[in-house]
Amino acid sequence: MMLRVNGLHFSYNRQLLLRGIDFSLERGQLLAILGPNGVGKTTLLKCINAMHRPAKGAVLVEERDILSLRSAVIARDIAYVSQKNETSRLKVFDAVLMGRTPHIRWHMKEADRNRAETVIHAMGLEPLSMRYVDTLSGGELQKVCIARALVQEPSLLLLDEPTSALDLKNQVEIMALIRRIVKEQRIAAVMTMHDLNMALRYVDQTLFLKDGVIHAIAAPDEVSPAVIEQVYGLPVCIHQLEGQPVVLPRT
Ligand SMILES: Nc1ncnc2c1ncn2[C@@H]1O[C@H](COP(=O)(O)OP(=O)(O)OP(=O)(O)O)[C@@H](O)[C@H]1O
Repeated sequence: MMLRVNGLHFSYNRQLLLRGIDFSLERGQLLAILGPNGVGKTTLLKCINAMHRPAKGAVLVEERDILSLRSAVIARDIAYVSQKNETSRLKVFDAVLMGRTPHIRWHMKEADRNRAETVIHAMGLEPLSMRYVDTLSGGELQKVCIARALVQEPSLLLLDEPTSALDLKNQVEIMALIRRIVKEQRIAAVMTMHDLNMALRYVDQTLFLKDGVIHAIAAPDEVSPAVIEQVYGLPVCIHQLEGQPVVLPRT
């Protein structure tokens, strides 16, 4: 198993936020963490990335406790794209190329540059590649941060609301690209999301958090309106449109 979360409890200042979180994820699978604002989605992602230490339980990556891994191994094997994207006085190409840093021993190789060029091309970032990162729009910056994570070629990709700043075309293209990379390179991806329709369309598993626990884990075609209603406290219906589930609020 690529990722296993075992009985994870997490507290901020002794206030229990997450309780008994148990799930696992295989290579080649995408999982969306869903649930209302403030429920603990980002916190769970940070526990998986060893940025937070659970009060109880463990996160295992390929059966090794994440807290026992050297930071160089975590930096190479896990990519984390945060919700708050940091900017810097770097050109886009160099910022994306920095994703290769954990793989470089002495000096950059041609293969590292090629990898950056391939991802920049796949994400349509060429027109921006010589721009400074600190001059980009929110959506452009979000794409650059995702590009850097993909250039890293991690075995576990963690993304905090990866499409929150993207327009509809970019949302569709980036989710399709992430899905393609997960499948082709047999990596695993966990992403927090708010857009249920995007989640149902692109991920393999949905994990709904409510009141500190997992309320449901289901494949997209098994998600019922009742689950969404219970988690978000809003009546919804799910329609099939052109073979895709579409969630609509019933208000
Ligand atoms: N460093 C911290 N110290 C104390 N409380 C925190 C800290 N970080 C987050 N919290 C609180 O923990 C709860 C969960 O936060 P988290 O960011 O994980 O939620 P989320 O589900 O990702 O929310 P959103 O959908 O709004 O992004 C929130 O109530 C938040 O205010």
